[in-house]
Amino acid sequence: MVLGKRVLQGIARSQFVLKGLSSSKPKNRSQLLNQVGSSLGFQLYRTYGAVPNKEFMFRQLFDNRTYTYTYLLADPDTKEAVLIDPVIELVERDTSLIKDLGLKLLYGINTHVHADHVTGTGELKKRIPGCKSIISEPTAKADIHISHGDIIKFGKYQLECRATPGHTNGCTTYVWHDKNMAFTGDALLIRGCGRTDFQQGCSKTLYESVHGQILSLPENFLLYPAHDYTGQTVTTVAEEKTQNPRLSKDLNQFIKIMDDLKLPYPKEIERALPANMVCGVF
Ligand SMILES: N[C@@H](CCC(=O)N[C@@H](CSS)C(=O)NCC(=O)O)C(=O)O
Repeated sequence: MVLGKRVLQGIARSQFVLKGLSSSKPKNRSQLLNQVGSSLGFQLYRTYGAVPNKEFMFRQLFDNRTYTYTYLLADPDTKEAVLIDPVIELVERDTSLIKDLGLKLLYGINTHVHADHVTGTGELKKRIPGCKSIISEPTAKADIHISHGDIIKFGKYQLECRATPGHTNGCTTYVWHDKNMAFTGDALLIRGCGRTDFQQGCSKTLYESVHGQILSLPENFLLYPAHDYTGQTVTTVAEEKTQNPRLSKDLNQFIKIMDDLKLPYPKEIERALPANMVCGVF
């Protein structure tokens, strides 16, 4: 749905009154969307993955076979880019997009060793000279191993690496503080979370990771998961704190919910795990 300028200005005015914000006039549509979004608790324009933005580039890409999201982030000034959680079957799509946009891909970043699909980082490295694979220490073979607190730089931007184990022991959430965004992998899904019944899964650890490292971010942060099975694209810290049917419960209730999930194993687990242990270079 595209909101008209008048509607947005109306919402903006009412929100300024409601929240006592300054009523400075927005200079352009992006600023207007931002002001409206901020007063609503999130930043609207960021949910439009394809909107050209002079300040930064952001694309949310989807694999409709494994319900996996891949994220392209870039600095339009330097053209430096990173790609989070690429899928091997869609590497052609991703390399074409990177080429079309004139970007220089520095890193193919993995949030964890996926069990349901093979990472695209190995194939990306073959196609894009200089591109390096990243995963957390010591989960799998990669060019660069990151740990909690490390920073990944691209252009004028940087991602903070936060260890969020529990779904797997090496799960990492990447926080883009400048843009109020976090890429949560499978630690936090929209109104859900990663399963904890294999790959060193532990419900208590996951609960502590999500509450300590993700839901402790400011409430307006946008959260982008590695999967969604229900057609949703993004959520916020505020929403998940109150609406997540698993993680809004106390620890004991959460552990019981996770114990009772009884999900079938991912169809591709036998193929995915060995391939992802070497970041897709095999
Ligand atoms: N049916 C899919 C696998 C679905 C699944 O198990 N998803 C994982 C993340 S990928 S390991 C998960 O944690 N799900 C949590 C949930 O509540 O659904 C397939 O066969 O690939």
